[in-house]
Amino acid sequence: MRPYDAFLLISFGGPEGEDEVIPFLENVTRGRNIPRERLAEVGEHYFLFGGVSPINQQCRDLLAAVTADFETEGVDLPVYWGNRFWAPMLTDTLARMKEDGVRRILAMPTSAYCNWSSRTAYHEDIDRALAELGDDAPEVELIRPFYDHPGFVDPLVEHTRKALDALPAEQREGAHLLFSAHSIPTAMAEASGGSCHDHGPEGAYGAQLNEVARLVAARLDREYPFEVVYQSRSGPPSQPWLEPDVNDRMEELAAEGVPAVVVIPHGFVSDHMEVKFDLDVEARETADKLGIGYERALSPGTHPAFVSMVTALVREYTEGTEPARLGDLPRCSDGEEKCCRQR
Ligand SMILES: CC1=C(CCC(=O)O)c2cc3nc(cc4[nH]c(cc5[nH]c(cc1n2)c(C)c5CCC(=O)O)c(CCC(=O)O)c4C)C(CCC(=O)O)=C3C
Ligand SMILES: [Fe+2]
Repeated sequence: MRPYDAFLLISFGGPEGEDEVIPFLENVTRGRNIPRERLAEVGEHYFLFGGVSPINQQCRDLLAAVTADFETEGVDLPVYWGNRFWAPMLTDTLARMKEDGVRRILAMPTSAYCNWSSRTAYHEDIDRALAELGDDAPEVELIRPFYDHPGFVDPLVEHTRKALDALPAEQREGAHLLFSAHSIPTAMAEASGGSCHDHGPEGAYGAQLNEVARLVAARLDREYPFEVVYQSRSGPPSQPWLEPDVNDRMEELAAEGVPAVVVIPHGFVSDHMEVKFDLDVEARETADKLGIGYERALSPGTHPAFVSMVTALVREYTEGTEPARLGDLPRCSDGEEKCCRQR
């Protein structure tokens, strides 16, 4: 337990106008193995929405809610925000924090799970930015993965119930729940969570996604068939990524006579572009083509329980409060923060 003098939200970033789309995508894909066609295709997703990703506004909304909750709960920390790939850039925010005299930063990523993209990449970007600030750079601690926090799980339960209620009764009866997360290369999945214990074939990421799906499904009014699916695959076709794809799985389920699906984007914390396009446009189109019912549950967003979770996570670090955790995945012996740092 150590004193902190600021809270920092770290997110992905997204364009907020048509002229920002390509430069944003260039930032994201710098040095990555992503085919040009995939990039052009993803650019179109953004142009369909006027070049505006919802993610920055969602961060502003979350920060406003967190600031208010800190105030109510007596957490006396100024709140900052920096993105990995678009303004406000993490490097600029950290420079400003240093100028403001901030010494110890408690940072939260907008990712709940352990994998390179959701944890290690954040650590690497933080380290790179701090190196630029020289010897008297502030210190940054990254808040733990929070997939198992009730403040993450409970909003998903509530939003899944609402989505089920929105289906016609006769479709709801036979509905399947598809818990959807961002696909990653299988090699990245296998390495996720480090090697402090055996996480199973899809690493800590796969195990955590399965666990959250189980926790949410168990809290509904009755049992529904449920499974984890993946979305937003990129990379060359020759490289294996986590499967099944949400659209492929819907096709199989429709062929088996399943009348409807509820898709729950449990791999994400807000309804950003990967949700708005890949689920609300693409997967819905698949459902329409297949003639099956389709509802999409909201992600946690600014649900009051999720906002309270942020304050509770801060207290784990500032006051040593006992972490609230659901489920029974084994805990990493030297702290998930450290294990999840490994590639
Ligand atoms: C696990 C994961 C999350 C969830 C957790 C987290 O948040 O970390 C996530 C979130 C997001 N991903 C996002 C956007 C993109 N991700 C891409 C590419 C990739 N994502 C990957 C993984 C993840 N991504 C991976 C393995 C790649 C391949 C390249 C690489 O190995 O690094 C590309 C390049 C084009 C493409 O290939 O799709 C884009 C544009 C946005 C912003 C959305 C908006 O603008 O609203 C968000 C929140
Ligand atoms: Fe991504």
